[in-house]
Amino acid sequence: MKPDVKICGLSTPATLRAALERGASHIGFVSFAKSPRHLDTAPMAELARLVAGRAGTVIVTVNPDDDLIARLSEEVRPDWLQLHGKETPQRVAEVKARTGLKVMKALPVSDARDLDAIAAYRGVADRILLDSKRPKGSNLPGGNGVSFDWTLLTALDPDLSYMLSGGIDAANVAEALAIARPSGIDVSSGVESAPGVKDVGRIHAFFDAIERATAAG
Ligand SMILES: O=C(O)c1ccccc1N[C@@H]1O[C@H](COP(=O)(O)O)[C@@H](O)[C@H]1O
Repeated sequence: MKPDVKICGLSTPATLRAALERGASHIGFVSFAKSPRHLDTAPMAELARLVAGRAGTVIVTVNPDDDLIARLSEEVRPDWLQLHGKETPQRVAEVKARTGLKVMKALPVSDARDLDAIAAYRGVADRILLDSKRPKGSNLPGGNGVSFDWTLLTALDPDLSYMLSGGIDAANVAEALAIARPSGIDVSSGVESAPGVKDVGRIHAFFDAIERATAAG
């Protein structure tokens, strides 16, 4: 089955159009000042208008306070908020109730014990996103282009619908899909030519690789 594909950290109309034309299910924009992909709300809202119902619009945030959540919700009108910090299940529920938006909760994984955290968020978050842990020296909790051991995920309940992220690109996405069998794939660095610079050619190569992998069964 074809996985959902989220292209994250877009910041130009040309790369956004390429992702939409190739059938991205989710388009991610980053609201985190330390990120090279950060967008202020005005340019984010302008790009979000181009998505116009063709995909789900996701805003990636890290431990956002209520003011930021209100501003992003009102000015950008996304479909989803991606919480990529240390938000508790209670906070996820509160954000959903305050905004009426769907919430994707990112959980960091490096070993099997990290998967225990999923239980507390299941049924609270609309979707779980499994990402690598922040590497030493990075000040970003995501978007580091680093993968983790996907074989850990073979132990998960097959009914868990989750997105896989972390260091996925055109060269390894077939392997990630074959091993982990996630219902969605999320990519940021893997379709960039430099940190924060999305590349139309790499976006096409990424979708080509997914099409080859899923056509092969
Ligand atoms: O992309 C960022 O800069 C970012 C900043 C803060 C939190 C999350 C961020 N990105 C998310 O990280 C993962 C994996 O990215 P990559 O493919 O390894 O570069 C993805 O979910 C992005 O949404």
